[in-house]
Amino acid sequence: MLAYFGPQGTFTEQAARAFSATGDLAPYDTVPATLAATRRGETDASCVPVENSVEGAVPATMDALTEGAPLVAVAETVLAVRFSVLVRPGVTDPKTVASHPHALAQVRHWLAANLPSATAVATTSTAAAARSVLAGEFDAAVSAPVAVRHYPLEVLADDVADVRDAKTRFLLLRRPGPLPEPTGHDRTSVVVTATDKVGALSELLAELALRRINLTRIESRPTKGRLGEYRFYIDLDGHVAEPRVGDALAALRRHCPDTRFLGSYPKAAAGGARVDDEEFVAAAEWLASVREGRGA
Ligand SMILES: O=C(O)C(=O)C[C@]1(C(=O)O)C=C[C@@H](O)C=C1
Repeated sequence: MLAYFGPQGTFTEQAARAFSATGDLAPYDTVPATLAATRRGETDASCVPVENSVEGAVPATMDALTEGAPLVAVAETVLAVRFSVLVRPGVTDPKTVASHPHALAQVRHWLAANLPSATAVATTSTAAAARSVLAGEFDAAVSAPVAVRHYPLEVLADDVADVRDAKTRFLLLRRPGPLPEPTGHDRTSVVVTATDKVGALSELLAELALRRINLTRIESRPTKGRLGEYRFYIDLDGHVAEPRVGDALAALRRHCPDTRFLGSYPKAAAGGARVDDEEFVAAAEWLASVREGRGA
């Protein structure tokens, strides 16, 4: 059973279908509730959104990944994001438009140009907005195009997006267990809390640069403990099974004892810097031979 950030008709449900061979899916209304179901063992895995090309990171996911027992990403997928504006049959001039904050932010200009008198209202997800429109709470929902298959609403506008080719990345997370095999095109995610001292962050980044590891994303979120204390979410190219990536993670762990590993998994699209591991492997073998008295 695969938990996903629902209800039915979210973009996340589409992403979850891409991960599930059996289609055995269970919707949860929030990201923390989705991950909690997997932590409790009620579901084998969770599918949640992690980052959007227009609006950036999904804060609910970042926080939920560090609050509670560890979960580890084993796969990712990327979906193109375009919206439909859904209304109850007969509604032509909506006064309220509901959606997930990330979705509202991605259609801000379209709303200003096409529904200037409508008030935008945040809901927990794009499909929760469609559900609320059906219940008569709001007049229109900015939803995934598939939502209209689940909720008997009408499409007021289709193919809505301020930025063409917007994309959202989703993760498949499980309780810690065997890791996916390295493929040569992997991403590793990790979260660290940098100590409050001069150069702390640059020391961490230097550990990656020294090993020629490509950093693909760094985001910060407050720890919620002390003002000014932040966690850094780091994505990098490579797999923890590769010597230089493993070395770098051990170095991060030396700097930050509360480092949390969030997974090594194949990238949805091939690309990024591919670093040849050969010289790192050769150097490790040379060192082993020196230590064992076989070489110099
Ligand atoms: O509400 C949904 O349909 C979701 O799956 C969430 C979400 C997001 O968190 O960014 C996913 C993709 C879109 O960018 C808008 C909303």
